[in-house]
Amino acid sequence: MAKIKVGFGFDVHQLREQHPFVLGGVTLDHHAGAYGHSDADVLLHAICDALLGAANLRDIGFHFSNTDNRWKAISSLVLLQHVVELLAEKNWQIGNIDAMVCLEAPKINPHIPAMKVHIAKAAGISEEDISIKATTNEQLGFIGREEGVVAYAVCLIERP
Ligand SMILES: Nc1ccn([C@@H]2O[C@H](COP(=O)(O)O)[C@@H](O)[C@H]2O)c(=O)n1
Ligand SMILES: C[C@@]1(CO)OP(=O)(O)OP(=O)(O)OC[C@H]1O
Repeated sequence: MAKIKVGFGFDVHQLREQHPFVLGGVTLDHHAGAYGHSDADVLLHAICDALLGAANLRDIGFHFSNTDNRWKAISSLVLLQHVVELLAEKNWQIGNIDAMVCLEAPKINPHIPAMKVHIAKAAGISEEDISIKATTNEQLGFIGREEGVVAYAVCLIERP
């Protein structure tokens, strides 16, 4: 019988004026963007942590230290590819991913199909197995003040 496991991931990044905003592998046209050591793709980081958690393989910072120049400004799609390889070494395949982005602006709904294409390609899975949703924070707190962006993800992995 196939073995299945679930995983959960969370990430948060600051939003800074005039900084590129990469989300789900897509560069959004916005006056501010997420700041971090990598491209600060909060959605991909939450997905990576969900996958690593499901496989009991620690977390994204354990594998990709934010003091290591190899990961400076790197596309998080590359980090996702590495994570999928780590899971494959343990014979894990991805079942599905469900993610939630908490962001006051801009609206990301128009970009979700493109995000799915990028994530599916990097993870080697079907777009049908990737769900991305979004909510504002109703102008409350640091998300509501557009100071930061948050993402949550859950995933299922399976081993034949
Ligand atoms: N950054 C965002 C936030 C929300 N959406 C979409 O808008 C819907 C309404 O959001 P509320 O927070 O006002 O409930 C939400 O369900 C998303 O479909 C978005 O695209 N981008
Ligand atoms: C991805 C890494 C590595 O470049 O850097 P950041 O972009 O700062 O992202 P974070 O979500 O803080 O987690 C892990 C980091 O080690």
